[in-house]
This record gives sequence, C-alpha cells and structure tokens, in this order.
Amino acid sequence: MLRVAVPNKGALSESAAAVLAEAGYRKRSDSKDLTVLDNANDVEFFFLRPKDIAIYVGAGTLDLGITGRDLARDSGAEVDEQLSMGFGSSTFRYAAPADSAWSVADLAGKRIATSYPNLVRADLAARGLEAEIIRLDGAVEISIQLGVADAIADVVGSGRTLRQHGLTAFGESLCDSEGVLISQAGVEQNKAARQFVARVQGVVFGQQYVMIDYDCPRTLLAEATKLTPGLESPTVAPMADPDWAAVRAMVPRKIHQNLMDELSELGAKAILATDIRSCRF
Ligand SMILES: Nc1ncnc2c1ncn2[C@@H]1O[C@H](COP(=O)(O)OP(=O)(O)OP(=O)(O)O)[C@@H](O)[C@H]1O
Ligand SMILES: O=P(O)(O)OC[C@H]1O[C@H](OP(=O)(O)OP(=O)(O)O)[C@H](O)[C@@H]1O
Ligand SMILES: [Mg+2]
Repeated sequence: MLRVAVPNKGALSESAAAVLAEAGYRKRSDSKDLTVLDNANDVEFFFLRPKDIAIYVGAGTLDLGITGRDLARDSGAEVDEQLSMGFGSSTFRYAAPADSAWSVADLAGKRIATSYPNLVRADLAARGLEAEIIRLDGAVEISIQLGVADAIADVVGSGRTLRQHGLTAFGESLCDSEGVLISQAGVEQNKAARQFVARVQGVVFGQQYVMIDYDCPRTLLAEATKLTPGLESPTVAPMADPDWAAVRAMVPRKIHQNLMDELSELGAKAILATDIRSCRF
C-alpha cells in the first residue's frame, strides 16, 4: 500500500486536501485524524506537521509527501520534487524595521530570528557573514519589537504581516517556495507512486487551464486558432453550416477571459469556457 504524507494543519493543509479529494482520494472525516486508510485506492494517508514531512519521506518511511519547498530545504532531508502543487507560493526574505534601510551585509553580528534556521545558516555561510540565529517556532515578525532580535528571516506571502509590524524585506529571496509533492531522493518510483503522481498532476494541471469552445467562420479560422493553439493543436470540427467550424482548445486559466474578448472581437460566436476537473497527457 502506498504511504503518503499530507499537512495536518497550516497554510498548505486545506489546499492539499482539496486537490486530493478532487483526485478521487478519501478525505479525513475529522481534522484531528492522523491517518486515513483509503482501501479503494490502496493508499494510506498520514497527516503530519508540514515541517516534519520531508524528514519521513527523505528517510523512506513514507513514499510521497506534500509540503513546502522551503520547509523541505530547511529540513536538510534528501528529497526529489515530483510535482508543483499550484498553491502555497511564497518567498523567504530577510526583513528589518522599515527605517533601518539595511542590506544583507548589515546582518553581520546581528541577531536574526527565524523558524528556518538551516536555510538562514546556509545563506549566511554562502555570503561569508556571521550572525546569531534566534530559533522561533512562529509569529517571528513580532520578535524585533519584543527585543529578542534585530532582524528576521521569514516566509512572505502577501507581505501583509511584514507591513503590519512596520518591517521591510531586503535582499534577494532565500527560497522561492510553493507546495510540492516530494519523494525520497534518487529512488525510482514504483507503479503505484507513478499513478498517484499522475492523478494529482491531472488535477493540478486541470486547475491551471480551462476548455474553450467556440463557433468560428471558416474565413477566420487561421486567426482564431492562433489565439487558441491548444496544447498540441486545437480540435476543429465541421458544423452543419459549411461556412462555420466548431473549435475546442485548452487555454491557460489566467488569460482565458482576455482570449474570450479577443475571439468575440474577431467574430467568433457561442464562446464557452468550462472547468477541467482532471486530465492525463
Ligand atoms: N501566507 C502564506 N502564503 C503562502 N504560503 C505560505 C504562507 N504562510 C506559510 N506558507 C507556506 O506554508 C508552509 C508552512 O506552513 P505553515 O506556516 O502552515 O507551517 P507551520 O508554520 O509549521 O505551521 P503553523 O503556522 O500552523 O504553526 C511553507 O511552505 C510556507 O512557505
Ligand atoms: O505575507 P503574509 O501573507 O502576511 O503571510 C506571511 C505570514 O504567514 C505565515 O505565518 P503563519 O500564519 O503560518 O503563522 P506562524 O508565523 O505562526 O507560522 C508566515 O510565517 C508569515 O508570518
Ligand atoms: Mg506558519
């Protein structure tokens, strides 16, 4: 039976659960459950702290796991990324009080509070800087105001938490992160694991696209299909009226409204967008 780790709480847990449910796997019925046995799919799910997931997967105790790239890197576990999950994207930045106008070199000799000590240690070492790392579990943004640190290194999503605490990020991102599906490094995936990855990928990929259908005068087909080239090539089917064709193509969700405007301007009719719940390629 395939053994898969899923975040039990925090920023990644809801999105991870939603993707797995859409992929047809059994949901947990209680948010306190630590395991779910999905006999129908021959998978056992383990609900673990996102920070610990790469450790289990890196050790080979569990076959696959969903976690954040930043957490996996900080854990030092040896894992491979099988798939980006399409949620939980963040950067990992140094930050200090907005009036300090620091650059990374100013961190030398300072106290830096963080929940990701290994990520920070590695970055400082690569820059040849020495600083004191204050390891905190969370709510790191408040540590400067409480006097235990001079700067922080933390996850930045919208940037709202930094702003709320009068902090400004500086320097490059130490890690551009997102939710990822990981496996033990260098281990070839068996059939069950490959099937799991393909199913999840089908949902994640489906969420990033929509299916566009429209009716198009044949005289405009070349121009219209340039706008909607599809992944391989758009499907063009004859209609009862020989002057018209029906076109179907996948387009990136982010730009589908713009494309629909453009198709409409061009002269296409009955332009429809539909969600793709899952796919395989
Ligand atoms: N505001 C956010 N926007 C985007 N991604 C985020 C955000 N906060 C955390 N993450 C991502 O979620 C993962 C960390 O999850 P989370 O913060 O839930 O873990 P935790 O801090 O260990 O748990 P908790 O916050 O429940 O104590 C990291 O990969 C991080 O990049
Ligand atoms: O840029 P923002 O969108 O404001 O998000 C960033 C904040 O979100 C996370 O905190 P979380 O809610 O996980 O709490 P924690 O600090 O206790 O981990 C992260 O550690 C930052 O504090
Ligand atoms: Mg957190």
